[in-house]
Amino acid sequence: MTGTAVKVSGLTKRYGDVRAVDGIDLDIQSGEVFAILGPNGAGKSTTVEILEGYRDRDAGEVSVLGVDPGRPTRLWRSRVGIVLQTSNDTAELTVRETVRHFAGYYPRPRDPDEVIARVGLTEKAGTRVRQLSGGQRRRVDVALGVVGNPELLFLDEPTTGFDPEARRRFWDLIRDLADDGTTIVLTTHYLDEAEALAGRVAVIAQGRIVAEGEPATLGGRATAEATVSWLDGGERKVLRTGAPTGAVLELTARFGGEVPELTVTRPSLEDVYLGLIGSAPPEPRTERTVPATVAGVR
Ligand SMILES: Nc1ncnc2c1ncn2[C@@H]1O[C@H](COP(=O)(O)OP(=O)(O)OP(=O)(O)O)[C@@H](O)[C@H]1O
Repeated sequence: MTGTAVKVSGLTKRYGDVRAVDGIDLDIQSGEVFAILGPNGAGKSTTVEILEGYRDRDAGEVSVLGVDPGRPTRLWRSRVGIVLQTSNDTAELTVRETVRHFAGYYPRPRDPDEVIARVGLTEKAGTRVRQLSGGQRRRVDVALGVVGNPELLFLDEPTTGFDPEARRRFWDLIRDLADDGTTIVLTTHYLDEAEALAGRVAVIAQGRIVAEGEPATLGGRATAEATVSWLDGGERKVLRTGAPTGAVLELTARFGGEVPELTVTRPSLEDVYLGLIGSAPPEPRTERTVPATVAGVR
């Protein structure tokens, strides 16, 4: 698939005096995995709910799969999959009954049992939803979002409450869906999740986009100063430099080979993110910072 899946310009939403969404522009291509990051209250859910057609807007142009979500059609709804933050309300049905029931709403659903397997709930397929754990219920939510075989899938904090294995399994599912050409828009508080899944991310703070780009290069991350750290006579040394390769070569020559406990790191996505939303990135956990050249600490 090619073309634009989501196009937003000047999107604005107020709740009384609160500008929840304050002039957002977005351009999401078909087949992209796009993550929306931001602190609590930044406006992520409001934005996504407007795109899903579940919340009206005050101003701005919005097109989702070529349709204004403010005037949703039944056919359009069947092309869009949604995993909301809140859990479903079919708690008395079993997992299999629930997924089959929802599959019945769509013209071209996926096989319910396959979907249940993909979210790792085969062993719980005959269990009532109300008897599931919180993380298992969340997996049912994900199953319901994908069972309609959507062209575009919205996931609002999809893995909250997942254990690490379930999260990895979910990531695999999202990658498979993306490989099939599904466009995916997800909000998340987990930066590792955004980094693992998304081709592009937008960081929202106070209703505005403060940065947008690939996770690897967001906020100048790829070209930011590197931190070179090593052990010297039992003491941890740290050097911040824009030329880490030269520093490592110098250290290698000095130690005559292997540099003890050498690490070279650039700012993590979390460091960049915290900087963007206005919190200082955490200082590296080191005992001492040394001047600008390796030679300077000889
Ligand atoms: N129904 C509502 N009525 C009034 N204010 C609201 C309503 N929904 C959201 N808000 C306010 O709008 C702002 C944006 O909220 P929103 O839920 O979009 O943020 P979010 O980025 O999704 O946050 P979180 O990460 O906590 O889910 C917040 O200040 C919130 O208090």
